[in-house]
Amino acid sequence: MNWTEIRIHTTNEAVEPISNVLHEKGASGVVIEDPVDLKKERRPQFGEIYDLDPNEYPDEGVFIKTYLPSNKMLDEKINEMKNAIDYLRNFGIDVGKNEIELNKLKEEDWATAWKKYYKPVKISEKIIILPTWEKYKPKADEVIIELDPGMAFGTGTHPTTVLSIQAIEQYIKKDDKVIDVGCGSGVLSIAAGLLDAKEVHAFDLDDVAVKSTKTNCELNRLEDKVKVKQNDLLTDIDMQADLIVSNILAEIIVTFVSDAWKSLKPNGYFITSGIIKKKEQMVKEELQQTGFHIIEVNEKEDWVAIVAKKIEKESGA
Ligand SMILES: C[S@@+](CC[C@H](N)C(=O)[O-])C[C@H]1O[C@@H](n2cnc3c(N)ncnc32)[C@H](O)[C@@H]1O
Repeated sequence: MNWTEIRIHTTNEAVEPISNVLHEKGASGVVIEDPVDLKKERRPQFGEIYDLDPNEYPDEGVFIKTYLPSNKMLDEKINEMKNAIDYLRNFGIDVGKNEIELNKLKEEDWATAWKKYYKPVKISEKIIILPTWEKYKPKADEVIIELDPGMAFGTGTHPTTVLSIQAIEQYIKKDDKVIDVGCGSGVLSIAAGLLDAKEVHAFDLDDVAVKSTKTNCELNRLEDKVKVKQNDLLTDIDMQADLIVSNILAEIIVTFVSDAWKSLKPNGYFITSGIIKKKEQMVKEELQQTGFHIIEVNEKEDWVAIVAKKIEKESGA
């Protein structure tokens, strides 16, 4: 089968919402070409050195690429994608030029185009993300997450995911009960499971994400620990967790802060990520109004992750 590469020129802010749109419209994964990657220091011990061609990167903004089969549905799908991306402007998301370029690929070029981007990457003190086709011998204390990034949102290396995993690693305690809202590929649930959570509940609205999380949990031998369910945020979820993590857009986070409060045990942590810098204040205010204490705010590129704690007032105090 031949494939068409769809390249969208957009902004950093729009990477996540557009990735979600592409995913909803049937793309099996996305590649992000951000010029920041050209300047990044690479660490040879993790096999991260690979050839990045500056000609493939925009001078400003970001390219998002995805691949679709070249068949009679293609034009219709591309139109749907373009309209859905334009529609994001109604939510105040700057999608930039939203210019779409097409490039026809043969099957064999497609397979290489896809895999050349994914190498083992160390993303926190302990966690290494390893694409399923790569080999890597972990050192003592290193924890490996195996991921097939072709299957659902995320390769695990997007700044918002990295910030989430770093915060999980810092705040999780052995035998914690964890909830992951918007699990995508399941990478955060897997991180929590491998970092010794007792049980993890992973929710996503998208059934492809639910399937993908299940598959990736099996790949990491965590199917008994991670329970995956299709669910709208925390609607009708009746449980109390030690830690809730959610890597979703700021606009969505603010809609379920009070549900997160209800679903946390006293002294539990709520880790929110997927927040573009200019929306940090909006999320912080909602967290504080609900009663959360902001413990830490971490930044990577244009993104922030907030760690908040449920510290309940002593009764009678
Ligand atoms: C940015 S991705 C994060 C994926 C993964 N947790 C990570 O960190 O790489 C956000 C995920 O939230 C899911 N999502 C969006 N709206 C949702 C909702 N209302 N309820 C549950 N999941 C939702 C999307 O389907 C997507 O998989």
